[in-house]
Order: sequence, then C-alpha cells, then structure tokens
Amino acid sequence: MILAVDVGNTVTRVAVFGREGMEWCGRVPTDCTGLPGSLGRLLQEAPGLEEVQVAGVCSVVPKVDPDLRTLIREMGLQVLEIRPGLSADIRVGYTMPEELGVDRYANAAAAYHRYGGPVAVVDVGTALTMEIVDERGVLWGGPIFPGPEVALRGLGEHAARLQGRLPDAAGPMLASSTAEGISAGVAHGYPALVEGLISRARDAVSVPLPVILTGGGGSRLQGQVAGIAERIPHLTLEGIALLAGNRSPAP
Ligand SMILES: Nc1ncnc2c1ncn2[C@@H]1O[C@H](COP(=O)(O)OP(=O)(O)OP(=O)(O)O)[C@@H](O)[C@H]1O
Ligand SMILES: CC(C)(CO)[C@@H](O)C(=O)NCCC(=O)O
Ligand SMILES: [K+]
Repeated sequence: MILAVDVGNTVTRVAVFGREGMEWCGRVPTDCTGLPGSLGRLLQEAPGLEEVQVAGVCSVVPKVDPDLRTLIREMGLQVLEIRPGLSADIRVGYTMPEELGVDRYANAAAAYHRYGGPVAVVDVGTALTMEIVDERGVLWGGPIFPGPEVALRGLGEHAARLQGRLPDAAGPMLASSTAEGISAGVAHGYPALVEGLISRARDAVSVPLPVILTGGGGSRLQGQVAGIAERIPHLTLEGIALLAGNRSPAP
C-alpha cells in the first residue's frame, strides 16, 4: 500500500492506494504554516494507513517540504520524493528537467501509463497547465497559464471597479451587468482557451493526441471543451502512486 501526497499551491491532496487502486482520499488547504498539523489530523482518519510503508511525496511548494517530510517520517513511513527520472518510460524534454513541476511529471506518468504516447493532460488548478508526452515518450512542458481563480484575483487587484471573485454561475455572452460579464469571461473564456491550446498542441504533435482533463477546476470545464478523451480527477495522485510503487524508497 502506498500513501500519495500531492502538495499544490492551493490544495494538498492525499490518497491511500492498494492493489485495486485508490482506497481513500482527502484534502486540506495548503497553508504553509498549518499544513503539517491539518494533514496530520486528516491522516488520522485514513483507513488502512497501518499497512502503508511508503509515502510518495509530490510538492510544488518548497516551503512546506521540511515539515512535511518530518511529519511523514514521524508516522513511520518512508518518504519517496517524486522527481523527474523516476519513470523508465518517459524522458523530460526540458533543458533543465529539475525545473519541471513534479505534479506535472506525475500527471504525465499516469497519462502515459493509461494511453501510451502521444497523450496530453490539461490540469486546471492554481495554474492551468498542459503536459504533452509525444509518441517517443518525451514529456514536453506544454503551456502554463494562470488558473481561473488567480486570473480573476489579478483582475480585481489591478482594475479599480472590478471584484476578483469567482462567480457561481455562467454569465451570458451578451452581458447586462459587470457581474454577468465577469462570469461570462470565466465560463466561456476558459473553455475557449483550453480548446485553443488543445488545437495548437495537436498541430505541434501532428499525430492524433488524446487529452485528459484533471485538477480542481476540471469539473467546471467538463462538457464545455470539445476533444477531451476523459476527465480523471485524481490523475496526479494516481501518477504519484504509480511512480512510488515502481521504486523502492531511498534509504
Ligand atoms: N466557476 C469556476 N469556473 C472555472 N474554474 C473554477 C471555478 N470555480 C473554481 N474554479 C477553479 O477550480 C480550482 C479549485 O480547485 P481546487 O480547490 O481543487 O484547487 P486547485 O486550484 O486545483 O489546487 P492546486 O493548484 O493547489 O492543485 C481553482 O483553481 C479555480 O481556478
Ligand atoms: C505550474 C505549477 C504551479 C502547477 O502546479 C507547478 O507545476 C510548478 O510550479 N511548476 C514549475 C514550473 C514548470 O513546471 O515549468
Ligand atoms: K495540482
């Protein structure tokens, strides 16, 4: 059994994986000072944790790493840090592979395991990213763009008359108020953005490219974007479990 830990800039997700796949998952906010406490409490509820020996840890928030490692080791688990190079199947196309977000590497590993190459992932979280693995198994970064919440917060901070809050409902294209205009921007803008990125990625790869949608914002995009093969909400966790399960932990 493996514990997968995915520390994103907004949300930290954890899951227990057994032979049959994911058996339990939970989430807490990534609050840099409070994370070890809240994660420790959450993990007390995790069923089957006594059978786990290895924690695959994937963090894109370096500040939390030391305390997180301490917490996991104090729970009696061995820490296996996810890093580019853990998969024998994919090779990172970055000039400096260590620059690539490890969550993106985990996404790519899970996607490649399911589909082979080429395959792409669109992950909508704090950032909107695309990971592209070509037919030779080379992982290219793909575009990085502000996620919906970050984009709107930026707008609110820089435009005196606009609020930077995410709307609940989709606004119409012919808006009759500022609120409707903003909700139309998010509801129509992000699907159009993702469709455009997918179309350009397909031009760049020039072979049929299945695309997987994931991330907390992925649920809002489901059904709104043409050309998505499937949405897999826990793709990053799946990739972490896969990468951690294939390797023995470092001493
Ligand atoms: N109305 C909406 N339309 C589009 N996207 C939304 C909407 N509401 C929330 N979102 C997106 O959903 C995401 C929330 O997902 P979640 O709380 O799982 O965190 P996350 O951003 O995926 O976390 P991380 O980047 O830390 O992995 C936010 O990134 C936000 O941009
Ligand atoms: C892009 C994010 C923020 C997505 O979580 C993360 O993967 C990250 O910090 N990446 C480093 C930059 C890169 O992947 O090229
Ligand atoms: K993420």
